[in-house]
Amino acid sequence: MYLMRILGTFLCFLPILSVLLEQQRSAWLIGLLGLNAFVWPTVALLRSRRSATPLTTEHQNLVLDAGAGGFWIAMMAANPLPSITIATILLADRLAAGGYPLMKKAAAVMLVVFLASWLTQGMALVPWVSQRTLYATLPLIGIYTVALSVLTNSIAMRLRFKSRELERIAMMDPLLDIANRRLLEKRIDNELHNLRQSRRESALMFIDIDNFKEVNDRFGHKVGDMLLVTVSQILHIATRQTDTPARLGGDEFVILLPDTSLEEARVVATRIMDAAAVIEDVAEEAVQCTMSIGIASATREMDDVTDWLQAADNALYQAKREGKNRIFAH
Ligand SMILES: Nc1nc2c(ncn2[C@@H]2O[C@H](COP(=O)(O)OP(=O)(O)OP(=O)(O)O)[C@@H](O)[C@H]2O)c(=O)[nH]1
Repeated sequence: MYLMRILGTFLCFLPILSVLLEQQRSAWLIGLLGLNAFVWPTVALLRSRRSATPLTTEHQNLVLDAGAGGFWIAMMAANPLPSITIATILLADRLAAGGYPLMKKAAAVMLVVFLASWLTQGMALVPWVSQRTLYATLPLIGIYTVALSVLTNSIAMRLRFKSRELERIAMMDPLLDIANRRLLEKRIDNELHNLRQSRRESALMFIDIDNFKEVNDRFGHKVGDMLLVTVSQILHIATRQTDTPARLGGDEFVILLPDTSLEEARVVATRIMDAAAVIEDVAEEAVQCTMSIGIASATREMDDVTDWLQAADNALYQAKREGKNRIFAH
């Protein structure tokens, strides 16, 4: 904001000075213009920095800028080219910085200050523009407009980045670098929709760590968390880019495997169990890990996400019932 104010007041200084000199205005008025152009930006910066509410103070500064604009338009006897350029730029700038409420406030203050100054100055009107004033206004039109567009674009880019980041956070598990139920259900829904239009085969894999409660009870919650992190890393390594490994909650994980038959999914499940079986220690504790896995292919009868998840959960239940540390696929 500081640089934009310095640039703005300097670029406004040129056409206003040109008109004041043409109209042979007093030295004190030209001195006041110098103060507005070269001292005010620093005063405004210090006001915001020292304020307990810097944003409110900066909005006040922007309204004061608009008031100053109204004053200088009156002092130029409403010389049309610099007056309209300054008023337009001030209002567009306030709109970019604080939306319509700030622009309306700035417009009202600019108008009131203009009318008060103009009336006390005898309502002077100079409707013609000299060539010097025209050239002195051109940098304001060209340079400031481009600078304002650059600033607006960089704010828009930062907002886009932040909103993408928030979207990503909303779809990820807070503990593990893995999708959460929300993202998983979205992807399953999408996959079911695609499967209705093709003859492909896709699988859903439900994974539950065996006796995970024991790990927590014996080694503590921190070690339990570390085991969950290790398992989620195994799921990432054992799957393809197109698969979606996700955590449903607790020690339950689900992987969506598009374009995968039951047999192919069984190979992936075996790979995951083999990787888990070689875990010997977690956070320097002798932790062993086995898991039960249920796999279900999508069928034409499945109406929605719940149906497919339920089928995979039933398969997992079967694996647990048969004695854990095994795969059940149907
Ligand atoms: N460390 C840790 N533990 C969790 C977290 N979320 C849930 N748990 C615990 O995970 C355990 C889940 O246990 P269950 O799945 O019910 O039972 P289990 O011991 O795995 O037994 P089986 O599933 O029958 O093999 C519970 O003790 C929960 O308190 C977590 O984020 N971190």
